[in-house]
Amino acid sequence: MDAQEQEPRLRILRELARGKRGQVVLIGFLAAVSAVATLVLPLFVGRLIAAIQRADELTGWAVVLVAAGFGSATAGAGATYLLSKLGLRLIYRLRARTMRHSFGLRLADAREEGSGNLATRLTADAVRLKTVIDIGPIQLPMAVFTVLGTLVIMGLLDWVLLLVTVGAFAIAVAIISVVVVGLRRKYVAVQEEVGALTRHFVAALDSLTIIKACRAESRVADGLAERAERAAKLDIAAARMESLMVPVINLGQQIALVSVVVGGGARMVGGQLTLADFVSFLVYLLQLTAPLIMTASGVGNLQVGLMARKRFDDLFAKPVEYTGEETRGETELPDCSADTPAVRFEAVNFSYDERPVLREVDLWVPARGLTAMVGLSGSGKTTALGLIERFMKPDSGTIRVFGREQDAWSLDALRRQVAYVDQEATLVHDTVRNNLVLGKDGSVDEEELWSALERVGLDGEVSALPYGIDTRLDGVTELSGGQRQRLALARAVLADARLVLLDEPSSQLDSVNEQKLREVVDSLAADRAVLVVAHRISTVQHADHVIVLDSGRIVEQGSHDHLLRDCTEYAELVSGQMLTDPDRATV
Ligand SMILES: Nc1ncnc2c1ncn2[C@@H]1O[C@H](COP(=O)(O)OP(=O)(O)OP(=O)(O)O)[C@@H](O)[C@H]1O
Repeated sequence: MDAQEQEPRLRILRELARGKRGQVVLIGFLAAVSAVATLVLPLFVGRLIAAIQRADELTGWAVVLVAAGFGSATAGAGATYLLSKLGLRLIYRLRARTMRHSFGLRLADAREEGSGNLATRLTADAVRLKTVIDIGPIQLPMAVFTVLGTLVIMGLLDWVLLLVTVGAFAIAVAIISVVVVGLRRKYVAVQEEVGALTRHFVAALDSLTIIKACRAESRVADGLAERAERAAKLDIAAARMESLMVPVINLGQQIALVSVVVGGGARMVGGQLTLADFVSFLVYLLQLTAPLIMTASGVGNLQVGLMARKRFDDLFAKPVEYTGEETRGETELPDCSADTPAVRFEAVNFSYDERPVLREVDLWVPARGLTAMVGLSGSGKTTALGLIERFMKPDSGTIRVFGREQDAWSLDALRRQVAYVDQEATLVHDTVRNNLVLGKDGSVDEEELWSALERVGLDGEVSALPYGIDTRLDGVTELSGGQRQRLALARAVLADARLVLLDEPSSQLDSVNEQKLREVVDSLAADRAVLVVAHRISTVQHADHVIVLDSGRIVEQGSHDHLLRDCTEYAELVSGQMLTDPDRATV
């Protein structure tokens, strides 16, 4: 049977035992010793009473009693510790796998899941799962074993009193069964509500700057507080039900105790029960409550934990990009002629959630030189770059990169050949150095790093940072928008890829730095393909090839002069509002 198809409880056990079978056997042994010692203890109490009645020597029984009590406690503690250790190892493995899997997800799946929701797997879900591990394999089975064992011994001591006890507890158990089922529903609702709350909270924190600028802190916090209140109401309803458990069991025990004392007293007077057995029976009755409570609450907690486990499984069921067929494919650049375009789209259609964004797109990007892609906002330029990177796949049509169909490439090799600077010039929370070498596999020498920084005019500013190139960009020290763009460009320079994709790389640059960017782009374009989404006429004028997109369709492509002459839409774009001359204005 496939691991995914296994019953979750069994799978957790299998995962716990992985590589540690010896420890699992030891845990089972210690738990069994502890349970058996707990079970026989009241019998020894009875024997001690009988010895007292006979005025026998008591030392032997006292030693046996202490040994049983000590053995039960020590074996129980040992089993709990070892199990906890295994559980924490399993949680570590799950956390590591969750993070690896999250990074491997397709972009669309990762966005759909949401960073808050993914992070919850590492926190709340992991904690709930730890509860399953703590109680599932040992505490709960041992509690059930202790309850059953106690009932059997009670029956052997006096079956009439056992019937009295079971009768007294029956109503309590019936109430608790209803409570457990109700609790499960409440716990599911709480988990969903808390998951949604975390997702919204993390998303709001990502927009903190703008929330503050709009003075919307209270409004956003109020909206989130409403969600938190909904979660709290569900939690309170669950707590109300949960709070019934202990009193109901205690009530059952008290009724049983009174009945057993009355009934037992009568049976002792009638000579059907000895004092020793009566005392043993009472001790067993008192000892019944703890495992009963453990069983009742354990079943509820187990269900919550198993639901958390399911959330991990749901995540792991989502495909990652780099497995199976994704890792297969060609890894080397194809042997193609200089005329083979770096990128070729043929009748490409693409939709987001059934909403068409690119329609029958045919375009090419020459293998060398600067290609500009222009079009009004929302016309699909960024989407086209994403398709080249294979962040998504087209609904239909063919995309070739350096003459090879995209699917024939190994994903790793394809992305190695493509350097990408996104619209936001995203940097990772790490040092400037690690941001620069993010796309490099081997080590990069210092000189190369500084030369890349110098090319984008960032060397002086990086030197001035508190720890120079080793300064962490972590929210405490941050770069300006223009500096971020130049750092992202330096990363692309270092990547040494055959195709460079730049999504509006100059939107935040001043004219001096824009000139520098143009020089860098020109030098890159001298021996490779550079595709730039441009909003400035200066970039487009300069380009060897221009692609005009309008509402997801290619209007025309060719040289700037050719388009200006023959393409009305392009001429309108140039003379109109979309493209602006930096000498006159910036975008
Ligand atoms: N992740 C996404 N999910 C759903 N729809 C999206 C997503 N990204 C973009 N879109 C939609 O696809 C269309 C094209 O967006 P795209 O970002 O490709 O346009 P663009 O030409 O790059 O725009 P701009 O110049 O403003 O950056 C838009 O209508 C946008 O709303």
